[in-house]
Amino acid sequence: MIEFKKVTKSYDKRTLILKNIDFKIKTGEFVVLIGESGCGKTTTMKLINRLIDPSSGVVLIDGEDISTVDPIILRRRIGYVIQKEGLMPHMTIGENIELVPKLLKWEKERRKNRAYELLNLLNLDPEIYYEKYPHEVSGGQKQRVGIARALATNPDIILMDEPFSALDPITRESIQDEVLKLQKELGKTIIFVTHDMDEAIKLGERIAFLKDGEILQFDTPDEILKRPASEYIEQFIGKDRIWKTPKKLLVSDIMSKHYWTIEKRSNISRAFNLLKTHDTDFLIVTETEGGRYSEPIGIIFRKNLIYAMENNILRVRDIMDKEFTTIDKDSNLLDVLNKMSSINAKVIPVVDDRNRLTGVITNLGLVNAISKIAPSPEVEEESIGMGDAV
Ligand SMILES: Nc1ncnc2c1ncn2[C@@H]1O[C@H](COP(=O)(O)OP(=O)(O)OP(=O)(O)O)[C@@H](O)[C@H]1O
Repeated sequence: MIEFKKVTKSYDKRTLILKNIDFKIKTGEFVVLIGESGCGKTTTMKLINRLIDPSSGVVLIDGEDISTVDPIILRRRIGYVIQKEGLMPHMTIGENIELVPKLLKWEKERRKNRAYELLNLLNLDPEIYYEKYPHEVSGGQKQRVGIARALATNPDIILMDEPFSALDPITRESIQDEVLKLQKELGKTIIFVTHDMDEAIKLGERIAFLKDGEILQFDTPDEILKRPASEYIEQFIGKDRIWKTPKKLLVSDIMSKHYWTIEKRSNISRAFNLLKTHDTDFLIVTETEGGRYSEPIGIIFRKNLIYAMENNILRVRDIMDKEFTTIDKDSNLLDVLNKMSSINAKVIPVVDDRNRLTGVITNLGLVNAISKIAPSPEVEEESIGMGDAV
């Protein structure tokens, strides 16, 4: 684990570049530092491998204050990839990758085996690339070599400072995929600096959002998209981004808890009263009392009650609409839209993994959610009580 405790940094003893960095990165986690130019991302990152030291506060790695560790020894445990891949132009790619292993006096054969292994890992055929010079390969390939070099001594931590920002979008996409795959396979702790929100969302398990030397929010991409901690972050990520990624919007985010239930053996006069008292268009019918936690078995609309009156039917279970579908609370917006359009449903009860009622999606609620005028989460919470069994 990497831990920043109340870290500040000033380069000139006057201006605080980092004001109070206080966060923890778990072992094996992929953390992205994001923020606009000059907010302190690179400075934060360089504190981890002691390219700079804090003005106050401490940085700990696995509980050890790194100010007590020799920077050279520390850096052997930490790979570093920068935007300009920083390869030595007069050395072959093989020699570049073997640079640190050579400093560590690894045997030639061990070094070469490791370089071959890493080139293979990064989809560069060693038979072709090992002997080439940096100027003979593309930008994306150089960046792959940069990553291979950072992995050479098998460090637990990899720092990546805008490593892909100079690459064209297609190369960038594919190398991002490779890094994600690598992290899954190798379980490294990766700290990645970028100012590209798409890149942060794609790569980060958690994103630390920096502004003026402070972390404004440190959370999963989903949480940051759904609940940006400030207007500044909202603007940075683009207000409508969540709508561009409908798979990230879960049913549990857009469902309403504003509904009423009725037990199947109830009399229809009770159904009438409930609809009238609560000015609602529907009731969810449940098998047993305690509606919120039971399985939905039908829906009562006004039209069902009219039918009951016309035909002298007394029980809810005999008139309820049984032709309905439910949706899992972990499904996403796209699933809802597909379901709604395929069966033309007005109300879809939302269920948990044990098929228990946990909310509803209505046509209107969905439109509200999509047009972002849905009630705030606080208002929804207040209505939970009303959604309880009646
Ligand atoms: N060695 C230094 N001496 C003095 N000031 C510095 C030094 N390095 C960085 N700074 C200043 O510290 C601030 C934060 O710089 P830093 O490189 O950490 O920002 P960043 O968020 O990584 O920006 P970018 O996205 O542009 O790389 C900037 O105002 C920068 O000018």
